[in-house]
Amino acid sequence: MTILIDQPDFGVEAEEKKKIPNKENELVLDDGFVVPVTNSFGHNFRDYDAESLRQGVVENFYRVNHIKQTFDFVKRMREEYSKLDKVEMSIWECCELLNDVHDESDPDLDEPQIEHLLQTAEAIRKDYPDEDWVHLTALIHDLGKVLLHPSFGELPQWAVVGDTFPVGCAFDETIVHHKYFEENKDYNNPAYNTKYGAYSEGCGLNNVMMSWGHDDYMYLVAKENKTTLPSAALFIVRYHSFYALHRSGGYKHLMNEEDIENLKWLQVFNKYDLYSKSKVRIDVEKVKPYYLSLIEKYFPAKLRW
Ligand SMILES: O[C@H]1[C@H](O)[C@@H](O)[C@H](O)[C@@H](O)[C@H]1O
Ligand SMILES: [Fe+2]
Ligand SMILES: [Fe+2]
Repeated sequence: MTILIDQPDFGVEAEEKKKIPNKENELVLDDGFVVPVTNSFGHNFRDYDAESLRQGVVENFYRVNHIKQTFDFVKRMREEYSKLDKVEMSIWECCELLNDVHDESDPDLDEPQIEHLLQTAEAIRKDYPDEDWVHLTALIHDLGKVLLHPSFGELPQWAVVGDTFPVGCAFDETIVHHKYFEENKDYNNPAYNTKYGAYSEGCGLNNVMMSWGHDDYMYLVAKENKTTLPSAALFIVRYHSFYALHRSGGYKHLMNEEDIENLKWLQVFNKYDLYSKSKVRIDVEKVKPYYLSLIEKYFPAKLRW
């Protein structure tokens, strides 16, 4: 049974903002979601060149990530982690575990990860109150970051977080800090460095290997544990970090009909994932019963990870 709770309250400030849509620093999209122009550090969102201490950490992260994510590496990781033999736990236990991990790739967030999950879920619930599946999708979308945890082999940051991209074909120019791919061993490999590389026109993203990280891992966990979430939910989880596709429009030539349909929901979701990152805290205890009821509806009590 789904437990009903009040609509999220983002405080008087957010309500005030909604009434003055054209205030200088914000942009209102058609579903009423208020997009802040600056993040909690006073920079634009996803500004990878802003001068700051954090920028150095983020750039170094992408340098290593772009050098080490190769076709062979991804293949090995998929094989290893699709065994799902690391841990047995519930979705909520995983949310709590995530509080111990830190994401070095994100220029917009330094709050605990559970805050980000709930901020995203509560923001999307406000605008899409009847789509309970998308509330839960938001809650779980970053759970794959547990790969950073000691019980999962404590993978390095470059193998878990950050934007993702296909391996096995040319790296699109719009990928952040693209220049570091020059040192990736696939960069000069003629089998992997052309527009199609190992793939073909319209082959479908399901047949494309993405750089290894929290997206593909959480997709595997959800699918193999037989979630009843719809295919759009799995698509969101799997490709939410694929900015070169959902933001820049690259790699369209690899998509099939189903991908094109699912991309619409991913684009809706992305606004909430990105722009809900803020210092406004969610009262975990208050919303927990609602999310537990959704977990019960769409997942088994314990999952294999
Ligand atoms: O730094 C962030 C973060 O790691 C997110 O979880 C991921 O989805 C984004 O694509 C990335 O830019
Ligand atoms: Fe993510
Ligand atoms: Fe996220």
